[in-house]
Amino acid sequence: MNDVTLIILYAVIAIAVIGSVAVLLLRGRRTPPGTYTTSRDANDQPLAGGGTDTLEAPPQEAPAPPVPGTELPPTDTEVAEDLTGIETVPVETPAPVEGRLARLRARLVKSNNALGKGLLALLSRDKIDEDVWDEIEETLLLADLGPEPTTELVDALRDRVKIAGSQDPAEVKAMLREELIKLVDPQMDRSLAVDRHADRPAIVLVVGVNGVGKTTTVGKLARVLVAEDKDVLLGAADTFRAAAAEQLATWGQRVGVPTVKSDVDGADPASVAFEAVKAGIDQEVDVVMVDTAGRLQNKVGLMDELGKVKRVIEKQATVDEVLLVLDATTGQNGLNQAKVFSEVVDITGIVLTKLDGTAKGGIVVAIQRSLGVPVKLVGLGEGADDLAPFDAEGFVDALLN
Ligand SMILES: Nc1nc2c(ncn2[C@@H]2O[C@H](COP(=O)(O)OP(=O)(O)OP(=O)(O)O)[C@@H](O)[C@H]2O)c(=O)[nH]1
Repeated sequence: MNDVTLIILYAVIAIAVIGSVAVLLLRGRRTPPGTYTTSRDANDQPLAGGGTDTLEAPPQEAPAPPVPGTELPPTDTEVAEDLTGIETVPVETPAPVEGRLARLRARLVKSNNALGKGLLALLSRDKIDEDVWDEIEETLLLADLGPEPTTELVDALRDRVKIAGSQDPAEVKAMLREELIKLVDPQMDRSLAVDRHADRPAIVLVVGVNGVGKTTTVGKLARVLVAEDKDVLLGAADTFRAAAAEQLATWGQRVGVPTVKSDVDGADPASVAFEAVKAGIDQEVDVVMVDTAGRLQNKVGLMDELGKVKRVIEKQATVDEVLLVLDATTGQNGLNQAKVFSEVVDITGIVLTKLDGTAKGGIVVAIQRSLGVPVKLVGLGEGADDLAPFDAEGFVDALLN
């Protein structure tokens, strides 16, 4: 190979590399987060022991146009904006939200097999006598459906089976399906209030005790919103454990979402919330999601902390959605937590996690009944995209098939 050939070869490689980088830059998020400061509102409380840290994005530059012929085929991962200005992290493309419940259905079927199959087996007996109805009732109670809905369901089914005078399994299954759907209540509005207002982002406050999967849920929900092409910013107001903020920031980074956090253990959660909302307004993002601490032993402490976080946010914006995260495996305990939280803040939706790990799918109905608030999302696994919008029919079908 002579010198001229070598030079041409190097030039071709250089063009290809520049072109690839340019293409990747152009494929970035719709509105890349810019740099924001940590300046605080004059009315805000002083920080307890430390300042609020933010992840910063580098100044925005227009990416170079791609070199024709160098476009890359679509891939699952993309190169991120450099959030810290130092390192480059790969940005993942979250799985589409559409059809997620159906996709994750196998998890529900696996854990709640006993409920669906048990009910269908009982209803398919040659003769449905008192003993069978008792067993049906017991099955429903064991699935945490709660006494009142259980009675309602059994009474309704008894009537229908009697009137139909038929015990054809397909017919009985159809009746059971309809009655279960009624209990889960398809009329409830399960949409998330995540649409940006004209001049400010939608604000989502996420509450719940620690260990229920709260931080994980905020991370997964950020992915859901990114998959819906929203610009998101996270606020790590769970300042009790510094690692929780790091964990949240990592979730954010994975999908190119910045996180406002404090580097000080036990910093004032309200300050972090304030900074996050401020950054969200400055950045003109669509949604600011604020994670809070639930590590509080009594209702007064919880009320003080959540009340303050909410008040501070409301200096700049409105809280559009308050999501309570509950662990489906905790049964009655979850119901008690739900009641305490609902007395402290106006819960607008429930996120029920770990539904893949419990045979007690009936908890969905029990919680909705006791709070009068819809289950909006369900966690069905530990994977990053194992969070699905909830819908009554999809859920019941998963239980019965
Ligand atoms: N199987 C399963 N595991 C889940 C689900 N959601 C969360 N988890 C797991 O639950 C564990 C606790 O999750 P975290 O998000 O750290 O809990 P947290 O409530 O934020 O706890 P703190 O950060 O300590 O307040 C983690 O191992 C998660 O992977 C789910 O839907 N299914």
